[in-house]
Amino acid sequence: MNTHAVPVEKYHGTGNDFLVVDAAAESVGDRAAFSRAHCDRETGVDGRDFDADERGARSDRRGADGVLFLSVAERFDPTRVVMTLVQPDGSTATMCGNGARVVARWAHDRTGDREFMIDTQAGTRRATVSADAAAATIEMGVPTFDPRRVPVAREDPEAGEPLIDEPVEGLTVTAVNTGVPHAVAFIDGGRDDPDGVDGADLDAVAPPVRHADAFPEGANVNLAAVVDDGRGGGPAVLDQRTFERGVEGETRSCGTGAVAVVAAARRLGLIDGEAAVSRPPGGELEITVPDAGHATLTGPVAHEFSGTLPADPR
Ligand SMILES: N[C@@H](CCC[C@H](N)C(=O)O)C(=O)O
Repeated sequence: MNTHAVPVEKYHGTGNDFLVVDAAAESVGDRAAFSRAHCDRETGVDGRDFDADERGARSDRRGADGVLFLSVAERFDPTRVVMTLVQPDGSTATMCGNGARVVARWAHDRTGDREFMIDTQAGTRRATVSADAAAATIEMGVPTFDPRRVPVAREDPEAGEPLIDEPVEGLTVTAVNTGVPHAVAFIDGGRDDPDGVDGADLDAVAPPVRHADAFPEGANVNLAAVVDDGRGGGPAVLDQRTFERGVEGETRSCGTGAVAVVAAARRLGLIDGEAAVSRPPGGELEITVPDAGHATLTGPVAHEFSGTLPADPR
């Protein structure tokens, strides 16, 4: 058995929490097993075993929403970071919006730089860290409703048509890819409404959509409500909850999901303007989805603790 101990750091972005491993310095033979063991919410890494430092506040939650394996290449300007997210079920995600924001903060803590290029499997994305390092912004690419790229399985006569506001396994959803596939369902009532987003039984309604035949690669499932449509002048405000593929449960925040909700709301004409605020359970995110060009995602990022974990957790 490999008894090697791996240095890790824990960060979160609006409650979407990740262990970070410096992949250039550390080797973890079985990344899927490492992630499955240490991210487990019942038996995984326990923040109370580690001390927080001056950079942030320790969380008492066990486990994590994934492990970010990162390699920094400082010879580039801006510094590049290669990011691989291994999820609690052992799968690898092509993109993670909150994860990429955490990557920017982690790279800032190591280099002092405030601008980075992050190589993800969905493409290279520019990220910036605020002057006080408490927030990070990531360019998120261009959301697509193209059924070949979500992907969505369609049969004639809908073949080739985007899936917009259609019934799938009990929810009325819009399918969009923001680096990973998302199904977005709008319902009435925000988080202050017991019959709204917070009152919904996400763990019951999301899995049939997440595994629906319409989504051959699966989908993250978002329930969202328009709280302010932005027609009064300020940015639109949307409450949302996300059931994530790979976590196979609800997370406190999902960055690609927040962009997906805003892109879908714009496509359906539910909100005005390209800027919106998303309010997942873990905090607030600022999103822009312009008519052309990259969407952006901005929000808080925080360090939780540093420590070591067994490379082979068996
Ligand atoms: N939490 C992430 C999304 C991670 C990927 C997702 N679970 C998938 O497998 O598609 C985010 O902040 O975007």
